[in-house]
Amino acid sequence: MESFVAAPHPDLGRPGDVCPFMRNALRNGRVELRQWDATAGRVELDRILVSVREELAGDESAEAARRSVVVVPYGIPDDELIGLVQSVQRELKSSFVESGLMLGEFFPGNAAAGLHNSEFHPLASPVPLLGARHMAPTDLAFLAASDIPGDEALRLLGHYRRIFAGTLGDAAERKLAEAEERARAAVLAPSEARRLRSLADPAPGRVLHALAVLGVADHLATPRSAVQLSELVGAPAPVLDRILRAAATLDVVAPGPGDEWRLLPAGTLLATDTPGSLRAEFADNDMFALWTGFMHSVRTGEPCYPEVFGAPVFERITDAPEKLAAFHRQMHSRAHEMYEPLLELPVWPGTGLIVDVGGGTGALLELLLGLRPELHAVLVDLPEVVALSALPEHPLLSDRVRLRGADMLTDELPRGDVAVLAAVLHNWPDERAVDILAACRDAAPRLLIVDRVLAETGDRSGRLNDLLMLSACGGRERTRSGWSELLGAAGFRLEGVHEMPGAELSVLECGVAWPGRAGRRP
Ligand SMILES: C[S@@+](CC[C@H](N)C(=O)[O-])C[C@H]1O[C@@H](n2cnc3c(N)ncnc32)[C@H](O)[C@@H]1O
Repeated sequence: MESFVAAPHPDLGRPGDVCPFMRNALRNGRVELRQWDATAGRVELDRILVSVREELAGDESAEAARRSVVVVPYGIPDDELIGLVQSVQRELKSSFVESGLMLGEFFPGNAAAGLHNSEFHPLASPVPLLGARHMAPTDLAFLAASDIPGDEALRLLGHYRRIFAGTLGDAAERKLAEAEERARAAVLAPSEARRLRSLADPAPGRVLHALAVLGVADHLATPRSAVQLSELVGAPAPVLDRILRAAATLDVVAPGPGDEWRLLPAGTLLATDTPGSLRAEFADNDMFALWTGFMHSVRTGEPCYPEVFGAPVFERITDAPEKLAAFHRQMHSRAHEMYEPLLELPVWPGTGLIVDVGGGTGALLELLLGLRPELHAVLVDLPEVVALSALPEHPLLSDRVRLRGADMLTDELPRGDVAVLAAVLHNWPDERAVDILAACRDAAPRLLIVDRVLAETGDRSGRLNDLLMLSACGGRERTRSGWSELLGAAGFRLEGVHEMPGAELSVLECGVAWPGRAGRRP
């Protein structure tokens, strides 16, 4: 005790004795030794320590802070004693701290690092023993040690805070608050790690992709076993079985009866002929491949689509008839969900000629003209796209719609009363968007934009779609002020933003801001 604990040490890393309290305690005869015959069993050791705890905690004398009790076990080999000392200290430490005490475990080879020098090992004593004493404010460092799990550290620090309430200086209060913060973060870490991993997990999407590619939902119109499905979809039954079991956790299929599998309501959306089918969308691998190039967009601000696929998006799909048809089938089937609620808004004209620019195959016009029998329209899109429109054959609408194949970036647009840009401008960076708007301004005195108005903060789906637009085509989602600025640059004024509860998109009503031909602000 005198030669090590109550003496300075060259490796300690600070001046003073290894234990700042011990010299005084020894001098005043306040170090009490208790022996414990380990052959008497662990229960006896617990009893000794509980009585040490109660005795020290109950000592409210002025001398209490200088008392130490050292419990020295003996009677069994050292390595067994060390195991005992460690486990008893682990189990009782918290109750000692709760009582305002510290309980330390000392033994040969204890590698616990000193506070001021990690090479110094203050708990490495020549024989195994346990030491108990009153807690001092400087013990914070031991309670906040990085190897203590967060929840335990929070408990210990809570006791410390209660015991020294109102007695700590500013610096100590700050250190305590920092330690609590670290412990809270450590408690949060595992659940946050789980949450982040699930956000980064591509597996659920890949399971749906596999089901869509294989056409599993089509074959589950009646329940089938993995073996029966295997022959129909061309994948080994054992793998199918695993995929179906994973898909069951996504609530698209369910097992039974027997070894058969059946579709759940969500799973029917993966079947080809379900209205609003998602099969083609999920079978397409482009979206997945696109995100592999995301870092190119992050580093350059440019779309990664041409890097990943070799050409800009509209060029590539326009050159591939199958892709073009699939894209527009998808746009068409999404139109109901995206546009139908917005058609109740009082912004749509009831008469006159509407020019739907970048109108695809005419999904919006079909809905709009269906509701307004006096309205006429021109559908403008790339020639290959308007060629896919079924509107000219529509039994009720064909005589009210004209088609115009044109490039909205370079060609003059047909004139009308109201121009419409639906889900178009978010595909383009500001410069090109201004060109498109300028062309619309030359075509009609009023403009309705159907697009997303991004919230300034939050708006997870909007923010993620913003990055999809960047990656796919260099486009962006815009906030209300972003829209005002863009429109202003093309000679329009934003006159109103019309929203429908629950709708992802809004209708922006725009009027001409300055007379004369459109273009950049004069
Ligand atoms: C996201 S889609 C929207 C289609 C339609 N407005 C809708 O909401 O269903 C974008 C449209 O812009 C068209 N587009 C792209 N580049 C174009 C261009 N240079 N000239 C005309 N249309 C173009 C595409 O062919 C496509 O139909």
